[in-house]
Amino acid sequence: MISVKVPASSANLGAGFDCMGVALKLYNIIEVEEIEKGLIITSSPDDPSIAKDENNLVFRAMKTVFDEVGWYPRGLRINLINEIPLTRGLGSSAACISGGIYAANLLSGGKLSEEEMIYLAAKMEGHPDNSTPAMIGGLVFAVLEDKKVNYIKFVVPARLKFAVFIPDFQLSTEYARNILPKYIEFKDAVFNIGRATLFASAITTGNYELLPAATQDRLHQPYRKKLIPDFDKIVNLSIEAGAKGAFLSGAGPSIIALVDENYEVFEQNVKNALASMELAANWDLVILEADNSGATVFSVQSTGLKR
Ligand SMILES: Nc1ncnc2c1ncn2[C@@H]1O[C@H](COP(=O)(O)OP(=O)(O)O)[C@@H](O)[C@H]1O
Ligand SMILES: N[C@@H](CCOP(=O)(O)O)C(=O)O
Repeated sequence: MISVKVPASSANLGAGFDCMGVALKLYNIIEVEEIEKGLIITSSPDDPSIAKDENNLVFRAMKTVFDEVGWYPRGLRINLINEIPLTRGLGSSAACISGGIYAANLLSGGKLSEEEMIYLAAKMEGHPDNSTPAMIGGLVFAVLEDKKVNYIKFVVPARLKFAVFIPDFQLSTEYARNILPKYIEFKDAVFNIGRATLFASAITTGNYELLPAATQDRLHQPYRKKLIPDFDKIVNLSIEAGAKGAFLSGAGPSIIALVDENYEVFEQNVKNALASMELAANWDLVILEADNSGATVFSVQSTGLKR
């Protein structure tokens, strides 16, 4: 049995649509082992959207590796332990894809390089901003090319915290992508280029005072916030409590606020505000640090199967 731990991820980070994302210390565990025959998939906690057959996302990711290297297990047991809430904009799908590819590569003899695994994952997900930080950790600036992902990984200091507001409803990434406009105004494109560039510079040089300006967006949040009634309230209360910017996590509906020192004070003030605005029943708040490791294997036990 091979056990892999893979982090959640928050993509876009405001202006960096489809090209910026950060891994977070919230994990799924993927356990895989070769068996004599068949496909056995178990999951806890379970969810109606988690397929237990060859449509399962982790299995489909693993099969891309087996197809790539030309090796197939006789049978496969997959056990999923899911801490990452599904369909909340925290990269649950990317965790399955990157974690499944990472686990399949270990099971099939480690023939793929990290670069090859990063590309396979981004190609399957369709964009690199969740799958790449899920694979290698850190805050990643990434572009999916024809045959590779061009990326830079930035190791995030523990002083920067991510306040994650998780609502009690789901919003599928596919739906939240389909509602985006096919064309935008030139001035809005220029707006986002500037903020994404400023974000990259501010986060890597520690100039966090620039982050509120650098996390503004005109490409996706104006359209997606219509699906999240409390979006402006949560963003505004976060900024008033001292956050260095607040924005949609990936395609949503979770919202993330960046917090520097004194995050305990921030957390208490925000929890009081959520309660006074009668939002606490529908929104959970968790303060996370960035994960800088990505997918990692934390146990390998022999199955005793003889080839
Ligand atoms: N732990 C999991 N195991 C199997 N499939 C999963 C898991 N998490 C997510 N998925 C699949 O991914 C879909 C959610 O993907 P998506 O809408 O992109 O949400 P997210 O914002 O969490 O990535 C689910 O409907 C399910 O099909
Ligand atoms: N860039 C993507 C990110 C999707 O992230 P997820 O965690 O919601 O799957 C987008 O904004 O569509």
